[in-house]
Amino acid sequence: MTTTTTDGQPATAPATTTSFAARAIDVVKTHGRGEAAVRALDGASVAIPTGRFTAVMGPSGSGKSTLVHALAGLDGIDSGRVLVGDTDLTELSERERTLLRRERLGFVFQAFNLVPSLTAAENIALPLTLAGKRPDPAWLAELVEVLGLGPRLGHRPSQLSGGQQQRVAVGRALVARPELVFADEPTGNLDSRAGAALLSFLRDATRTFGQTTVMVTHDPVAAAYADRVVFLADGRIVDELADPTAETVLARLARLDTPRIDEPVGA
Ligand SMILES: Nc1ncnc2c1ncn2[C@@H]1O[C@H](COP(=O)(O)OP(=O)(O)OP(=O)(O)O)[C@@H](O)[C@H]1O
Repeated sequence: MTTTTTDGQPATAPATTTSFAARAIDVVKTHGRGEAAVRALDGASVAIPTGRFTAVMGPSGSGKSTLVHALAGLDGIDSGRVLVGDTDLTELSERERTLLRRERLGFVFQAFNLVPSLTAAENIALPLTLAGKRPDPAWLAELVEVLGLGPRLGHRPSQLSGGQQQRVAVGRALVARPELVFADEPTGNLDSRAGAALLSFLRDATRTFGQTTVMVTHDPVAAAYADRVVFLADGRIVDELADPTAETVLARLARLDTPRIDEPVGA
């Protein structure tokens, strides 16, 4: 019998774990110690479906960045499990996590983090250069074309606008064809037009290339580019929304002030 879903999401009991690019299961993460300790994640569970664009929202301090850092293996966790594909990050050493990030994940941050002395082309190719590999020329050409960076490839970051720099950062995140791209407030330093162009690209990368993307954002308009939004409050996923619009996202955010639902998503 076929498992049916009402909204195109994977059913809650998937046949295999590989339909999820990443999963957090009952994750607890505390920052600091003693009296200063903050329980940033308090039993957070979330499943990131492969080939979809997921936005993570929630009030300031709700644990969004901590969740993404945990999913990406940038930070260890106190308890629970984090899986990238079928790999349990909690079973890996620090070095193995670093390798996994390099080989399987891509990152776009609010601060573009480009290397000032390298050209746009060199910045895009950097993850592969560091791994001693060369970019696939056809894929690189397609990326540069879609990102509209052709005429700027020889420029250094200081010679590029903020929007162009962020597009270089997106090219760098995608050049190695990672399983999963994490974007933390990627439009935070862009004007609304450059931000919209970047979000359209991230959405199109999902639809055209089957890229899996997880984006943290405060902005309901940005979240509306995603296929699905998950909402964090007090270190837990408390709600989710498929096929969001800015209006439905705003309405859900307003509801976060009401008693929480406490249903883990997809775990
Ligand atoms: N390195 C740290 N040391 C101590 N506390 C931290 C640290 N990082 C985060 N926190 C605390 O953990 C909680 C969750 O932080 P986190 O940055 O994950 O939230 P967020 O939802 O991403 O917030 P924002 O929307 O403001 O960026 C907050 O209370 C924050 O103050």
